[in-house]
Amino acid sequence: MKSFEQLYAELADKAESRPEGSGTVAQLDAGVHAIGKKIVEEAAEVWMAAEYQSTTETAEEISQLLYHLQVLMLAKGITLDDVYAHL
Ligand SMILES: N=c1c2ncn([C@@H]3O[C@H](COP(=O)(O)OP(=O)(O)OP(=O)(O)O)[C@@H](O)[C@H]3O)c2ncn1[C@@H]1O[C@H](COP(=O)(O)O)[C@@H](O)[C@H]1O
Repeated sequence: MKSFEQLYAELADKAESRPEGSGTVAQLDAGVHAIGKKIVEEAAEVWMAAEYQSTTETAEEISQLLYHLQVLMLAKGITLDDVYAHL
């Protein structure tokens, strides 16, 4: 299990080191438009899961949405503190 902060640190490291086979690197290379579409898709899956699927399935969809939001943050150079400042 990993925290939001740990995932961000892992993804930031991958963005820097660009390891072979990383889906995160592929997403970053695809660009903000593609990442944004993924966020919208995952958000819809969260909504549908919340309405029609189990709590566990909904939690899984939420984790995927959080992942794609972090990829967008990295693509835009947005840090965790940049976001936390608004919470
Ligand atoms: N937490 C995630 C994570 N959540 C979601 N995803 C991606 O989001 C996709 C969501 O899947 P869907 O169910 O929507 O299926 P899909 O639409 O068929 O997916 P794709 O066609 O887009 O691959 C997954 O296929 C993954 O590509 C994630 N990819 C990576 N991570 C974590 O990010 C870290 C770095 O991963 P890599 O960069 O791949 O090494 C690792 O710790 C991973 O566990």
